[in-house]
Amino acid sequence: RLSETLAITELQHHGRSPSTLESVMGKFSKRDSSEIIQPVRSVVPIQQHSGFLGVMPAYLTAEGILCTKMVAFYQRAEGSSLPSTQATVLLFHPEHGNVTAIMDGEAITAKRTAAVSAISAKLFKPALSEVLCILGSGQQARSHYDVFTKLFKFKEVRLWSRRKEMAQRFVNDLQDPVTVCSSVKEAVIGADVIVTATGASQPILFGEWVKPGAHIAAVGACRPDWRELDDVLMREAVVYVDSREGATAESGDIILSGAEVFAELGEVINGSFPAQHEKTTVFKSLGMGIQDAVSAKLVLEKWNSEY
Ligand SMILES: NC(=O)C1=CN([C@@H]2O[C@H](COP(=O)(O)OP(=O)(O)OC[C@H]3O[C@@H](n4cnc5c(N)ncnc54)[C@H](O)[C@@H]3O)[C@@H](O)[C@H]2O)C=CC1
Ligand SMILES: O=C([O-])C1=[NH+]CCC1
Repeated sequence: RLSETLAITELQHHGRSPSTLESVMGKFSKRDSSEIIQPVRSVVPIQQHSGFLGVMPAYLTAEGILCTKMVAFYQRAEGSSLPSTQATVLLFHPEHGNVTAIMDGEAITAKRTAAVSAISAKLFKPALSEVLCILGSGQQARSHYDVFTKLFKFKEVRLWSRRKEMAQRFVNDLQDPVTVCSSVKEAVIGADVIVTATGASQPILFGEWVKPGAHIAAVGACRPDWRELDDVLMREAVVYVDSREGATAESGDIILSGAEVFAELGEVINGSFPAQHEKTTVFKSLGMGIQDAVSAKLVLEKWNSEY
């Protein structure tokens, strides 16, 4: 519950000094192992139950953060009320190795992923971005809606979900108007910013529908044989990732399309690669242990200051 109080502004200082997440992703992209150690996630498939258990350790020396997240992610049958992403975060004392905190990781996962996508949108979205489209209506769709509408001004927000009633339920809880669309095509035509946050394992977003210059923050399809985006989109867009090692090991959209990775988000933050916001851009997010680590540290600091 405490992690739910983690304000997104603590993760994402829009337009001001770099946020904690931006700084740490910039540092990661320098590949200095005396500063950050974060191996690619270890994933154990749980084949008979269509699930995966991922372990995501990270050590940030200057910040004094030693952390691991354990995340279980499942492909749920349509209509299942079970969460598809469940996580626990452990913080350790870097000097002594003892556990200093055990946290629920669901809210951290939802918020840090959306905050990182928002950093990608800040860097890559077209200068005039009026239409936001979100594909999916689960936890990530919700956190992305919250952050994107808080940080950016859109004239129109559209939502598509494979079950229309779930999209309708999502929209019913909101203050501001959101258009529920009946098809992905209807939702994405003319959109400037598109978030894909689904459990799809086959492409649902096709390049022929995407407005030239649009930015896509692609959050789902985190297995080497899963897709959300088709080959046309992957090959025509400038592709950014959170981590090159993670993307080339885990992203079906990248591996199966043969698309070239242009840069990591951290490399753009560091200024070593440009943000090509005038072109169609894809930010392929897989999720990183360092993102959980700095978010968990913020939660712990808040806890220590309040209790
Ligand atoms: N990049 C990252 O850091 C992270 C990625 N994820 C991934 O993001 C995706 C969404 O995660 P959550 O929001 O936690 O899940 P959720 O279960 O809360 O929501 C999933 C949404 O996808 C839809 N969906 C499921 N299968 C589909 C299909 N075959 N075609 C179209 N829509 C489908 C569901 O109806 C629902 O709207 C998952 O793939 C998950 O593994 C989750 C956490 C972090
Ligand atoms: O980073 C993360 O926590 C996850 N990425 C894919 C599923 C969970």
